[in-house]
Amino acid sequence: MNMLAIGCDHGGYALKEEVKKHLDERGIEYIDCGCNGESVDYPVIASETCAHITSGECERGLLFCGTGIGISIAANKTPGIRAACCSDYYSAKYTRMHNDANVLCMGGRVISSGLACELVDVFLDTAYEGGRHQRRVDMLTELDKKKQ
Ligand SMILES: O=C(CO)[C@H](O)[C@H](O)[C@H](O)COP(=O)(O)O
Repeated sequence: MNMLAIGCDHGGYALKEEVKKHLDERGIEYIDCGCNGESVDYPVIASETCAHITSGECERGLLFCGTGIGISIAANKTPGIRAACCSDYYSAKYTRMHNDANVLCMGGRVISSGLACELVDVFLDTAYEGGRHQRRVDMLTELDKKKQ
């Protein structure tokens, strides 16, 4: 895994810090786009974090807010970002296999750090299947272009 971009609002800060320890243990490098626990607005953090992915500097991203939902909605406003809010193992695995998701979003007020680390692992370690899914991912890219 190449570099990751990670970010959170105050609702996801504690979970982000736990996941960072896990990434450190795995030797995975990341750019931390904040916050540092202070109250912030998740659209700002999502946009700044996703910019590191669309620039090519980072391969994928991890985002955290209270539910994971607000920050995933925000992340999906950036063209080229396919962000999935997950709280179960199957979804985190299949959003890689079928959607080629490049950002995993999780809720610090929803899931435990143990589960979050399992979701991170399967998200990082699962390959995109391509095949019939490529046509659909291409359609997502076209939708991005229509918005620009
Ligand atoms: O955007 C959210 C809901 O999907 C996040 O959970 C935010 O972290 C939450 O809205 C922040 O709420 P707070 O009352 O300002 O802590």
